[in-house]
Amino acid sequence: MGEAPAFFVDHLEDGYTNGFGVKSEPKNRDTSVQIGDRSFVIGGNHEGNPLFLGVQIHDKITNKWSSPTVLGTGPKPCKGYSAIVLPKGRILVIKKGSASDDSIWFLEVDTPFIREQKKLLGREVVAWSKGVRGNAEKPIVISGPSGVGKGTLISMLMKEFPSMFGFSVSHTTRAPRCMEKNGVHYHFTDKTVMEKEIKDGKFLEFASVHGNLYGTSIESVEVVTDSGKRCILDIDVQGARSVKASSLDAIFIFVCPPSMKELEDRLRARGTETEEQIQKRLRNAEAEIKAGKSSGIFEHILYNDNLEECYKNLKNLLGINDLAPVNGVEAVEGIDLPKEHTVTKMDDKILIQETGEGTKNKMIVLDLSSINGGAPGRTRGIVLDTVKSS
Ligand SMILES: Nc1ncnc2c1ncn2[C@@H]1O[C@H](COP(=O)(O)OP(=O)(O)OP(=O)(O)O)[C@@H](O)[C@H]1O
Ligand SMILES: Nc1nc2c(ncn2[C@@H]2O[C@H](COP(=O)(O)O)[C@@H](O)[C@H]2O)c(=O)[nH]1
Repeated sequence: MGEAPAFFVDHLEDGYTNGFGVKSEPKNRDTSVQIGDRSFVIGGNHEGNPLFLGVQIHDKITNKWSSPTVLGTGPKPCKGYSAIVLPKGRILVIKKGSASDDSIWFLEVDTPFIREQKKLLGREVVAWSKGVRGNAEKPIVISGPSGVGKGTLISMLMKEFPSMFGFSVSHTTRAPRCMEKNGVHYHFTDKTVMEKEIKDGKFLEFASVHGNLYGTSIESVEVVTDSGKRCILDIDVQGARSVKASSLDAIFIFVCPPSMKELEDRLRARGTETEEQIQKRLRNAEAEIKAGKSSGIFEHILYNDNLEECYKNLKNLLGINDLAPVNGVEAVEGIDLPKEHTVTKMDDKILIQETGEGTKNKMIVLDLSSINGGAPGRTRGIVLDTVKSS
């Protein structure tokens, strides 16, 4: 059943007092959305940075303002926004007068991911996720013990389908191997720098693996998704568990070796670790394989005995074969969002009606019934259509 037109948008005409009791200048471009006892004010910029849109929270009960940690890359500040409350702790933010590939954004304020991050960071957190039109495929998480062949399988996939898949480049504190390039294989980083970035909420997941810190930054996943490619994450089981708890909505694959002996042979033949490191990786492998098979994280388990066969099985479970199209994202017609508009929510549909003199009163329907994914990363499955007047 449709709902009555609901305008949750409240443009702040009169200014507001911030947490320090200072009355701000009226900001016509700021937009406020109320959820329960809290108002989320979207506008201005983030910590004085003109490139990042600001978010502030006002708690009615305590009458206090706070500046949350903002995760993910949000929309760039623009002339104005419409905002509407969605179920499950999300706010839909529509950029006025913008092109469709940059117009639909979601601010998560109370999703499972946000609750988890709040616990982790010990403060208020919100997260941005950009709306992506069309049926972009889920990201892929690949885990398995060191030396099982994850990297080899991923390289084969990226070589065969270069425009379909993109690799999420992780951060690590381990030293680069001789052929590894910074920014390509890993972002090689310093422990203190990485720990600070983790504290600042820049990481989707992180874990201590074989004595070093590894992590997937939110930006690494966004970069791949924004290039229109399906994102592949090569991470350990602890990282996979964290991603499973996030809103990323990925496919989880665990790769097993045919035997521990074969795993050891492969690690030795690769020749990238010292004997001590090999022993450590092998010790960890037993626990990883046990967790991979029994944790309920992974929907698919692949055995990498014969490489070609395993690769074929990987392609089968991803639903691709040699005849598959080379790009995973459908091309969609561009639709510009009108500068002046009203927003009305009708169940899963948002009606965006152009207003103002001398306009064509264009009506756009934003259908959210098939959305999936979310912050960090992208909210996929957006359908945006112009209603043709007869
Ligand atoms: N099916 C296979 N049969 C024999 N050797 C293989 C097979 N798959 C991969 N290898 C070899 O095993 C070694 C380890 O593979 P790879 O580096 O891809 O493992 P990995 O799982 O990515 O390891 P890590 O987690 O340490 O990054 C490589 O030298 C690779 O060529
Ligand atoms: N939790 C995460 N684990 C990661 C990440 N990037 C890589 N890894 C895992 O670490 C081991 C060792 O990798 P190596 O390159 O040193 O051989 C391997 O199992 C990877 O899957 C990450 O971002 N997060």
